[in-house]
Amino acid sequence: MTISVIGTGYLGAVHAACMAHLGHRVIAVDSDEAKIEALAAGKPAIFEPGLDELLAEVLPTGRLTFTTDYAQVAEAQVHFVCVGTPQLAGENAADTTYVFSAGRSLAPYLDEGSLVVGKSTVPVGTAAALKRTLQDGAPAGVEVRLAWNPEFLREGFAIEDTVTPDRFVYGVEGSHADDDVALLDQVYERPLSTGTPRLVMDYPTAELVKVAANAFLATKISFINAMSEVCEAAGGDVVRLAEAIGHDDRIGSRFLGAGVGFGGGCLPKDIRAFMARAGELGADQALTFLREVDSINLRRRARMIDLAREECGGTLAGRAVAVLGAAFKPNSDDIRDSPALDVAEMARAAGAEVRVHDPKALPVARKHRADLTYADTVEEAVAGAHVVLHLTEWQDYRDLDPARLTPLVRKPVVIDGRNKLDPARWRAAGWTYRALGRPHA
Ligand SMILES: NC(=O)c1ccc[n+]([C@@H]2O[C@H](COP(=O)([O-])OP(=O)(O)OC[C@H]3O[C@@H](n4cnc5c(N)ncnc54)[C@H](O)[C@@H]3O)[C@@H](O)[C@H]2O)c1
Ligand SMILES: O=c1ccn([C@@H]2O[C@H](COP(=O)(O)OP(=O)(O)O[C@H]3O[C@H](CO)[C@@H](O)[C@H](O)[C@H]3O)[C@@H](O)[C@H]2O)c(=O)[nH]1
Repeated sequence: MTISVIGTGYLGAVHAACMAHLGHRVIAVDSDEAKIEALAAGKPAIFEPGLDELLAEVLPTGRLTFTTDYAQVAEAQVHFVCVGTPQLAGENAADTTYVFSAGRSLAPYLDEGSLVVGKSTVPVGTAAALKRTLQDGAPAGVEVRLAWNPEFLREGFAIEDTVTPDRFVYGVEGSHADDDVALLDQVYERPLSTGTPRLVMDYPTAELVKVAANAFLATKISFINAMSEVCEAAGGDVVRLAEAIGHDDRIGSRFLGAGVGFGGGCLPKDIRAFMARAGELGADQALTFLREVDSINLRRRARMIDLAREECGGTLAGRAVAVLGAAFKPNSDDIRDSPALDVAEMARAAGAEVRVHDPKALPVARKHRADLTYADTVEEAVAGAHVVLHLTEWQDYRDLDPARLTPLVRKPVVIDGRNKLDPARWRAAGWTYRALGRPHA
């Protein structure tokens, strides 16, 4: 089948490459010329494990092409909308303007057989509004068909999650609903053949499934971080607590990683947009708990600074602080709402000289956060440091030999903001090891 993918960021670039890998002919469109040129050359501007290799596999087949010219999507039957829905500046709500501008650009190229499929994460009600926009711009006589098929991929595992997702969700409505389901089934024939669950529902439910899933994940992380605060007050150990409650199948051990909390281009902005939309719908009371989820999350970042200050004799002014991590999570170079960079910024604002290292995110951080100072190696970052903050749990940092770093720092103090370093190992090498939610030995 010939499909188009509109928007080639963290979601769209992977979706386009994976659809070509599944055997489809894919026309990928983005308004950002530099992004399109880089992808067409097989050199994506983002780091996502396996993406370079996947592009190297599919580009030579000719099944995947990149363009900024919407006219080229005319030959596609299914059009996936994957454009961004960032948080509006100064507000909680999502900015959906990219979704509607993509819709207006796409509409003239639709015909009777085509299906538009929304994948972006949107406030409930957007699908119905987008359908009206598409209908307004479609050629005369064409009845627009739209399905909502939210995406659940995790960065760092984006290819695996696209090709073998936990489930498919199809939101369909209107007289063509059955045909739309059948068409999506054809697109996803291979993953469906392995028994992947596929759930069919109306537009609002499909839109809500996505934000509900992210709200649940964010709540689970903030729950364990709330326990972390109580452990700090009571002298408990949140890592042992999480391990113990996680053995209960009803709770489960995943997403109980206590630390500096969630960031990225999804969970923070999605819970805020969900609250804003619920408010517009008169259901704001239902989601007031998400305000707490957000606050608990942000408090953990401030707590890192408190611990750093404690270890630096009560002030960060003039202290050298090494920050290990810039990406919001390991195996990604995404720095959107990164807890690591937020903490780095707070330390700098408190007067510290901060040097940030990351195995993969330095190019993007240097470009978008030029206000911070970066180090190309861990050694350079920690040289002369009064305190080392571990903020993104890259395997490289877990594998560090602390004894090798000891002679480089001014004071061997590490604060583990992810609870992923081995305390015994660091302490054995003469380091003071502190962590969020764990007793200070
Ligand atoms: N990143 C993820 O892991 C992930 C996972 C699931 C869902 N989502 C959702 O998917 C959407 C995209 O997220 P992302 O992380 O890929 O964002 P992104 O910012 O990386 O990419 C968005 C892309 O859309 C392009 N774009 C904007 N307007 C356009 C237009 N009118 N025509 C063509 N291209 C246009 C931008 O140039 C950009 O390349 C968001 O709604 C997000 O919440 C993201
Ligand atoms: O136990 C945990 C697990 C995660 N995190 C943090 O939470 C954030 C988000 O992590 P993760 O959910 O793995 O990354 P994303 O790639 O942002 O994926 C989320 O957001 C996507 C965009 O909506 C969804 O598609 C995914 O299903 C959803 O997991 C990161 O900062 C992690 O460090 C924790 O602090 N503790």
